[in-house]
Amino acid sequence: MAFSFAAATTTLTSPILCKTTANQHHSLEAQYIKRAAEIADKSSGFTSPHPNFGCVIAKGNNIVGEGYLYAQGTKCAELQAVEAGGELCRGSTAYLNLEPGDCYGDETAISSLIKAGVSRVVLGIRHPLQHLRGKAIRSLRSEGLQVDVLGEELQSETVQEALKSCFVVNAPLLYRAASRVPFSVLKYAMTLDGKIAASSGHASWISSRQSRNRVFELRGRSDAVIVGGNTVRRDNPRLTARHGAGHMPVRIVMSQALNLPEVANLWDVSEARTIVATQRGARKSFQKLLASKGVEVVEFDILNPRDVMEYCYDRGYLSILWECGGALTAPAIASGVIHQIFAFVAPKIIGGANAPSPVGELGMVEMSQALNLIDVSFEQIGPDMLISGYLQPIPDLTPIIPSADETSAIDPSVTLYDANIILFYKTWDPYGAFSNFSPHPLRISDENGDYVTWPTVEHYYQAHKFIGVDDPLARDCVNQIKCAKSPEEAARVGRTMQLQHPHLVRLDWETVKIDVMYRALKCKFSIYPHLNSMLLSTAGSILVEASPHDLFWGGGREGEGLNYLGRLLMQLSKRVIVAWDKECKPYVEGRRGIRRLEEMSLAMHMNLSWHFLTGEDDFCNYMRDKMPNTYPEMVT
Ligand SMILES: NC(=O)C1=CN([C@@H]2O[C@H](COP(=O)(O)OP(=O)(O)OC[C@H]3O[C@@H](n4cnc5c(N)ncnc54)[C@H](OP(=O)(O)O)[C@@H]3O)[C@@H](O)[C@H]2O)C=CC1
Ligand SMILES: Nc1c(N[C@@H]2O[C@H](COP(=O)(O)O)[C@@H](O)[C@H]2O)[nH]c(=O)[nH]c1=O
Repeated sequence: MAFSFAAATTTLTSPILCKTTANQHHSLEAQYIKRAAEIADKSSGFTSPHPNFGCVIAKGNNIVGEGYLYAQGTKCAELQAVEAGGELCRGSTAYLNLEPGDCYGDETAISSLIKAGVSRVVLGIRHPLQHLRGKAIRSLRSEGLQVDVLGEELQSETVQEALKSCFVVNAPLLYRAASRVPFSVLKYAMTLDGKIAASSGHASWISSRQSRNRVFELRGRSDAVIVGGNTVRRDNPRLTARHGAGHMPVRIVMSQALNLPEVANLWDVSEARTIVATQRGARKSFQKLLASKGVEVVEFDILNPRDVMEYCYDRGYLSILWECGGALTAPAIASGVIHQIFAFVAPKIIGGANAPSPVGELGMVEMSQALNLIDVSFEQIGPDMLISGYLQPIPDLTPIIPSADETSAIDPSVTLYDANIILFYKTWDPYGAFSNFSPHPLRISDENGDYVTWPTVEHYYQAHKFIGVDDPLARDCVNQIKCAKSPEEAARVGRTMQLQHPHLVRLDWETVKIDVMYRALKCKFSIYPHLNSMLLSTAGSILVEASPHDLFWGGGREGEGLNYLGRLLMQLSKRVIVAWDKECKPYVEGRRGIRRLEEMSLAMHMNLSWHFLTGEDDFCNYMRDKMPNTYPEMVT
C-alpha cells in the first residue's frame, strides 16, 4: 500500500527529479533524511524527551512509508514505516535520522527493515551513546544491506544541511552523551531596554500571549524547568506546560536558604511534580513541610548549577529549561551548563537603574570577552522578537568517542560497566529492556481468567492500583491507563489519580503492589525468550534500577533506595541476595551498597541481623511482612 504525502510527495515525484544526476540524487536523499528528522521531532512536547527517531522508506522518487517514535516504550519508527509500506518496501531504501538504538537483546528496528526486504539504509548520524554506536550499522551490513552514513559514505553541501537537521533534532542526546549533563536551554523575556522585571520586581507580563504560548511548548519539550528561590517568592509561578499536550516537566526550585513561602503554586503537585534542590541541612522543618505536601527535597553539599545538572543527568533527564532570573543564570552560564538561549524581546521600555537584567555578574570587563552565540535565528512572534542561538556548538561525537566494541579492542582492560552491578533505567540504556517502560506488550489473565493485553508492564502496574474498586471513576481510570499511548502517559495518569483521588486506590494496594509487579515481570520475561536470556546473562551481577528518586522500586541516589524492581528481576532469575539491617534497610544493592556487600563479614560483628532468601514465595512473603509501611509517602 503506497503512502500519500501531500506536499512532500508532490515535490519528490516531480518529473525533473526522475532524471537524477549524482547531485540531484544527493539532494533527493538529503530531502528524505530531512523528512525523517522532521517527523522524528513530532513527538517533542507530547511525551518526555527521548531520542528522536524518524524513518522514511522510499523507492525511487516515491515515499512508500514513514513512522516516528512517539515515546519511550512505543513501537519503533522503522516498524511503523515498514507496516505502512507493506510489500512496496521490497528493494527500497530506508532513511533514518539516527542509527537505531534497540534495547539490548531486542532488535525490532533492524529486524523489521530486514524482514520487509529493504535493501539499503541511509543514516543521518551514528548513535551518540557509546554502547549503541555502530552496532546497528554492523548488524545491517552483516545481513547484506548497504548502509550509507551522511558525512561518511555520502558527502556534499546538501548532505551537510540534512546532517544539521539530524544534529538539531537530537541535540539533547548529543550534549548528554558528550558532556554528561542534560541539554540546557536558558529562556527569558526582556524589554527593549534589557530588563526582565521592573525595579519593584514585578514582571507579569513582559512578553505577549503568543510568546508565552511558545514558552509552554518549550516547557513541554523539557524534562524539567528550573527557577531560583527569589522567582518563587516574587512571582509564585506555576511553570506548567499549558499548550494542550500531555507531557508536563518536573519543576525544580534551587534555593540555598530555603526561605520560601509555606503556600505556593509549586507546592501543588497534582499538576506536575516539584523538586526543591537545597543546601545540605537547610531548614529541616521546612523540608518536612514540603515533603508532607509531596514535594521532593534533594540536598546538595554545595548548591550550584553544575551539581544540580549532574543530578538531573543521573535522573535520566535529556533536556532542561532554565526560567530563572539573572542571579542564577550567571553562575549557570559561568559553569558551562547552558547550551542554548531563547530571548524573547518585547518592544517596551521600563527603565529603572535597579531593574534586573537577564544575566547577573559574569566578571567580564571588556567587550572582547562577550560570549558570541552560534547559529543565531530571529523570529517574530506577535509583537515580540525571539532571538535564539547556541552558546556551545552541538557536539559531533563520531570522530571523538569510539564505540564500546572499538574501546575494548583498543584496550581490553576497559569494561564499560562494573561487572558486579548492572544499572538500568531509561529504555535506551544498556539493559534498558529491564525498564518497565520497554516496548514489550503483555498478555495476561485478569481476575476473571480472561486474557487481556497491556502495552507495557507500566500500563499493567498503574492500572492495578484501581482494579476491583467499585466506582465508575476507578473503572474509567483503568480504561484510560490501558489505552494510554505510552508508558509515560500511563504512569502520569496512574500517579495523578492516586494523588488526587486516593479513595479510588484499592485498599490492599500497599500489600499487593509487589505481587502485581512480580506477576507482570514474570509474564514479560516468559513471553520474550530474548529478554529471558538477557536476564540470565546477568547472573553474578546485582541488578539495580538506577532511579535516584524512586526509593521504593529504584536504587536511590546513594544506594539508599530499596530497589525492589532490581530485586524482583533477580528473583525472577532465581538469584536473591538480600541482607537487612534491623530497620529492614537492604544492605546489598545500590552504588554504595556494593561496598557494603564487601563489608558484610564485618556487618556480622556489628549490631545487624541479615537474611538470605532463596525461594520465590519466601521472598514475596518476607517483603509483604516486613515492608508494607516503608516510605508510605512515596507514590510509586
Ligand atoms: N522576565 C523573565 O523572563 C523572568 C523574570 N524574573 C524576575 O526576576 C526576578 C528574580 O530574579 P533572580 O533573583 O535573579 O532570580 P532567581 O530567584 O530565579 O535566582 C536567584 C535565586 O536562586 C537561588 N540560588 C540557588 N543556588 C544559587 C547559586 N549557586 N547562585 C545564585 N543563586 C542561587 C537563590 O535562592 P534563595 O535566595 O532562596 O537561596 C537565589 O536567590 C523577579 O523579579 C522575577 O519576576 C524571573 C525569571 C524570568
Ligand atoms: N515575566 C515573564 C516570564 N517569566 C517567567 O515565567 C514564570 C511564570 O510562569 P507561569 O506561572 O507558569 O505563567 C515566571 O516565574 C518566570 O520564570 N516569562 C515569559 O515568557 N514572559 C514574561 O513576561
